[in-house]
Amino acid sequence: MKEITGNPLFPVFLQLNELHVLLVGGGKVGLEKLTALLENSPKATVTIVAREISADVRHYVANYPRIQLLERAFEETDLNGVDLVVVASNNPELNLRIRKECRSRHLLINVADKPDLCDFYLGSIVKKGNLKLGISTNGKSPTIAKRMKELLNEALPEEIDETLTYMSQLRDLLKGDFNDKVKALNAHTASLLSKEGI
Ligand SMILES: C[C@@]1(CC(=O)O)C2=NC(=C\c3[nH]c(c(CCC(=O)O)c3CC(=O)O)Cc3[nH]c(c(CC(=O)O)c3CCC(=O)O)/C=C3\N/C(=C\2)[C@@H](CCC(=O)O)[C@]3(C)CC(=O)O)/[C@H]1CCC(=O)O
Ligand SMILES: NC(=O)c1ccc[n+]([C@@H]2O[C@H](COP(=O)([O-])OP(=O)(O)OC[C@H]3O[C@@H](n4cnc5c(N)ncnc54)[C@H](O)[C@@H]3O)[C@@H](O)[C@H]2O)c1
Repeated sequence: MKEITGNPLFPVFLQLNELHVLLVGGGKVGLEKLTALLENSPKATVTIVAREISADVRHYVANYPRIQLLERAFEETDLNGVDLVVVASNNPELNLRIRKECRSRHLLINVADKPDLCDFYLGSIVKKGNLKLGISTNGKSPTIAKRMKELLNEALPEEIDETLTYMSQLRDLLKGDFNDKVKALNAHTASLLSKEGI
């Protein structure tokens, strides 16, 4: 087997608007994870279970249509019918218990700030219209991930979204078979790598 060096995490972009997320914990970290989920996928269905749900969380979810708040202790049945689990509780035993139950159900789980308990990490996200870049440092430094996001946000021109829209229209207009289209699209974008850029 090839030796693994660098970052072995496999990046995917989830259709979260079509999925049901369970978030356990409604404090400061819970709000951070909730914000990350909903700023990317505002129509995601999220059930939040927490003994105490903070006023900030209540205030934040008021703008989102598909959020259910359950102010009580976590119950195993909360995992029924959900697709993805994010845990942001302040109870290490609870975190471990949910982690184990998710494994036995083959449900993917993120336990905030606890890499050993995560099947997936959240990343820093750069957004320019339809363009989205996910950044991971393999958990080495979320702070650097955040700084990289700021750097790329500055560096990428706003017009990149217009270019994407234009390319999408161009693809629909092109005639010929798949290979011809790929050739034409590549020829059209070759100049993007030149000094003049986009
Ligand atoms: C990217 C981002 C996404 C998000 O959360 O939405 C994210 N953390 C962010 C910020 C951030 N988190 C922390 C700080 C304080 C400074 C510091 O410690 O560095 C800051 C910086 C800040 O807030 O300024 C604390 C922290 N985080 C983790 C640990 C545990 C450890 O490192 O062992 C500790 C120490 C806890 C302690 O000491 O007790 C672990 C994880 N944090 C991850 C993601 C995953 C790895 C991502 C990657 O591969 O890079 C991973 C593994 C799991 C996960 O949580 O998913 C988000 C940036 C959002 C943005 O772009 O603005
Ligand atoms: N706040 C930070 O900046 C920070 C930084 C790094 C790590 N952490 C860690 O992240 C975790 C969460 O931090 P926080 O600041 O959001 O804590 P918090 O106390 O604000 O929130 C914890 C949430 O977990 C809920 N909870 C506890 N037991 C529960 C149960 N049995 N069922 C359902 N919900 C339950 C609480 O009701 C609350 O909503 C802690 O373990 C903390 O050590 C926090």
